[in-house]
Amino acid sequence: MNIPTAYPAGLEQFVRSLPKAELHLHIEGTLEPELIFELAARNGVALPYASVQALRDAYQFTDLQSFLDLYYAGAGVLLTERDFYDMTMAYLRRARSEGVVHAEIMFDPQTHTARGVAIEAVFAGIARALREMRDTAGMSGCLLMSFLRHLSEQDAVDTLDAALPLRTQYADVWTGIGLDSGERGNPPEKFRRVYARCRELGFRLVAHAGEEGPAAYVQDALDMLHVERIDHGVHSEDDPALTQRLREQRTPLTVCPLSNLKLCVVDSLDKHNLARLLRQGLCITINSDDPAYFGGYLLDNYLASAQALGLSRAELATLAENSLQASFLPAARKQELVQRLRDTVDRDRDRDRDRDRDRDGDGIH
Ligand code: HPA
Ligand SMILES: [Zn+2]
Repeated sequence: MNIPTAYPAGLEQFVRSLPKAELHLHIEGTLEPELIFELAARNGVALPYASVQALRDAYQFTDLQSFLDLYYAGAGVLLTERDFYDMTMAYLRRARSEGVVHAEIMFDPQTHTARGVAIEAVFAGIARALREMRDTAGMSGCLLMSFLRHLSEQDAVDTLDAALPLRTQYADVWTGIGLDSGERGNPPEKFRRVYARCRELGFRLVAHAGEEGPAAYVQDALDMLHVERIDHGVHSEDDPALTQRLREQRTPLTVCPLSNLKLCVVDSLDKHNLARLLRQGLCITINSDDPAYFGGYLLDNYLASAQALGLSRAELATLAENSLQASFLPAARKQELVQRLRDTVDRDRDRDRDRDRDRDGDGIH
């Protein structure tokens, strides 16, 4: 597997300059090995790795489950409100430097409450970072509380019940509900009732589907869970009728190319179907999933895809615009960001035209 590390400077600058939303990001998946070691030392947690490098070297995955085993172990260093704040701030700063103007962040409370961490500490630390970035840097963000699908529906119901008393306190950031963890054998149907309740409560709904699981899980997530976006969804293409439905309904797919590569969902990036689906008119977005584990943040995901799949600047701009349109932002802010994106693309085109004219002019003299 080769993830390119250097890209044409002009292309990198162009993608960085595009206002983008990140819609598929697990905050626990942003824990860099350095921070895992720092938090382990701070909290007196023993790690089964001798060094940061030894931990990083262990990031060789064969499928989703082989990753999840390490990912849940890594999250074991998170104990206090401050830990969740530090992790979230580190991600937001990095994302902002790459031109992310809005981040919709998934988090897995069950991973933490099962270890005795209070759900209040999880919400408080992540929300403090989101609010600070909003108030000091104008970067918006929201939370998608995600249920672990390898656990029972009752466990999800209990988690929802534990979180609901916090809803008013976090009304400015807690927007929606997600479903993640091992997909195979844990179909959307298993969570039908808890999703129905979340829908009645007015939460925005997303779910992972069609990452390792079949196209039927994507269809069931739409029909049984009534989700508005599909996380991953790359296996939707196996069902032409479903693909057509996604195109007609403009259902966003939050695709994560480097994740798919690292978890062997695709053999190589040039075989990824995101460009084909985009060119068919589906609402494809690019996201980083668990960037600390998969070898790249959002910018790397755009650039590696551009390089492997020959995405044009216009297509990269469409991907960025899709991310804004598919976000859960209020209409006015969405419109403002889309306009900023279009202005950026226009300026880039004008600069190119001027450069070409200057060059042609030079040729004449
Ligand atoms: N798939 C399912 N669950 C996850 C993932 C993923 O890619 N990342 C973190 N939890
Ligand atoms: Zn994911």
